[in-house]
Amino acid sequence: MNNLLKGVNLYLIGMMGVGKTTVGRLLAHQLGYGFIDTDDVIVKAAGKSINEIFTEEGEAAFRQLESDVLGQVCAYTKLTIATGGGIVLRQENWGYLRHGLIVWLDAPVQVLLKRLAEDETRPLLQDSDPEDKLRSLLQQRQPLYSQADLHITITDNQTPEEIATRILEAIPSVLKNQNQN
Ligand SMILES: Nc1ncnc2c1ncn2[C@@H]1O[C@H](COP(=O)(O)OP(=O)(O)O)[C@@H](O)[C@H]1O
Ligand SMILES: O=C(O)C1=C[C@@H](OP(=O)(O)O)[C@@H](O)[C@H](O)C1
Ligand SMILES: [Mg+2]
Repeated sequence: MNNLLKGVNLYLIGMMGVGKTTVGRLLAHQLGYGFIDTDDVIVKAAGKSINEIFTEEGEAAFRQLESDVLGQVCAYTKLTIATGGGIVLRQENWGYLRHGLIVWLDAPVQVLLKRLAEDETRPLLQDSDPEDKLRSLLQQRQPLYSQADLHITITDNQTPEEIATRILEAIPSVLKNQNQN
């Protein structure tokens, strides 16, 4: 697989809670790739949590940091990159994502909700009605996520290992399609 990918980066996109960070780390390990989580880089560079960045500087400032990080990491190869759920919102980010293979992890809102029920690290979900919030974010973002090269649908009971394996199994078909273009 590593030979087939020829060092091309994998970018994981999808809603918060879908497992980009968890599955991305596993995929990197299995491919012998480096792993980068754009949120982690932002937190380290800013010296504050995602919640603090949203509260003190606002979402627009966070989105700028996110684009800056993406623009920097896409210069490297042999990376699996877990992005934040909102990376698809800015058109300029697609120019960076297209340097690699884009994988959309897609799970029903109920699954996301269950996983993030006790989580307070996602500022956009600190809402009186998190389910409604997730639904409206998904509605807004679905057309953007669907521009990915690979669409992986996730159900409630699939382990991160199983999802990583499914992605690895699906990659050759996408590479074949890309070569035909
Ligand atoms: N396949 C899975 N099955 C069960 N729980 C999962 C799975 N993938 C991720 N999780 C859990 O869901 C939460 C969100 O996962 P995370 O990888 O941070 O998602 P994202 O980066 O897409 O927001 C974490 O608590 C993680 O342990
Ligand atoms: O969906 C979003 O807009 C966000 C998702 C988060 O990352 P995860 O998708 O890894 O949770 C993080 O970037 C920030 O809280 C905003
Ligand atoms: Mg994440």
